Amino acid sequence: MIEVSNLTKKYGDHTAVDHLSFRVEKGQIYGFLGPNGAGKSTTMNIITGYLAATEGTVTIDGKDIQKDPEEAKRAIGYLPELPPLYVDMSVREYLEFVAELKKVPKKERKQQIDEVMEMTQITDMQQRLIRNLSKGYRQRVGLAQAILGYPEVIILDEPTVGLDPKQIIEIRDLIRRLGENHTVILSSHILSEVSAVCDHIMIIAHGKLVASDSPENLQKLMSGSMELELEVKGSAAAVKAALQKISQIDRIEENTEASKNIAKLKVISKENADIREQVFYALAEAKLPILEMTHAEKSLEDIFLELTEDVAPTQSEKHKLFSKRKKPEAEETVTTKEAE
Ligand SMILES: Nc1ncnc2c1ncn2[C@@H]1O[C@H](COP(=O)(O)OP(=O)(O)OP(=O)(O)O)[C@@H](O)[C@H]1O
Repeated sequence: MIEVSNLTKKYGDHTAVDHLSFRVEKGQIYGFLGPNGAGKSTTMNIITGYLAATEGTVTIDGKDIQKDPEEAKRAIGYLPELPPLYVDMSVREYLEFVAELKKVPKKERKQQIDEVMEMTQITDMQQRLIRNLSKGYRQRVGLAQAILGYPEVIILDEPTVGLDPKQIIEIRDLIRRLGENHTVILSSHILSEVSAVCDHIMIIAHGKLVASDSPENLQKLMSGSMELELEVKGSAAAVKAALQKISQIDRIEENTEASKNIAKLKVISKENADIREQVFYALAEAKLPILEMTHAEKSLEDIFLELTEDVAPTQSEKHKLFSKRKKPEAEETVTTKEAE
């Protein structure tokens, strides 16, 4: 559907996008996630033909966005970070203008405009001048213009910036609904936003793709070893002795705040080993009752921070990140050149 290949954008000496390669397949919601300045807007602007790349290509359904912009752009609806609204037009006038630009057939225009206004809940505002609309409503008008013409791909750059929590929930619901019939690419620096709606997350840092997978797989693949917090009735020494025979334990850390008769320990397994059952049986056999056992999972937030640390990853660090990951799943649709 969309093939981004070796994309590079330089602003003078500064490389904003650095040899980025990925593929977007039909009918999924993709999250493009990265901290401020990571290169998200630049990438979106190149994909949508607003900006020329320094190097590399973008094709949409096989059509090159630079060489065949009219055809390629027809497949895309774009909501830039700052929607280009004409504030002296009313909402309906503006959408009529956009429908004309997008060459929506004349006899379908009225119905389509009514439909997208309904979807974005701006029907009541249709006669209002855009300059008199609140930020939330302007954002919806921006969304309505992106959806108009029902392009196959809808690209939204930070669609919920500046909205209040209620509006954010409404826009999220709308994005989910759009995902039923369109391919959606959504850029954001807010992880919860992306993980709430996206089937697939691409994490970008310093213009490079550092991870690309489903939210579940990212969590699974990056979590590596398992950490168990244990509270056991008995002495720490006895608990450690009982756990000694479990070969898949990497190390045990003792919590010194524990009382004399209750041991509190952190047990860390070797890579990808689930040791919960073995811990249970070993301690039961030693007659050391487990009072509490919790499995501390790495959150997506931790993973995001780990991947986008404020230092550009060196080649070897990047290799380490990828080597933590298992082979890509068969259904994985996005790949990076480096990851291959
Ligand atoms: N027109 C420009 N001229 C010079 N540098 C630019 C220009 N546009 C962007 N940059 C720089 O390129 C880098 C990437 O910017 P970009 O806007 O693509 O990041 P972003 O991930 O979208 O960030 P944000 O979430 O803050 O919008 C930043 O360091 C930015 O300062």
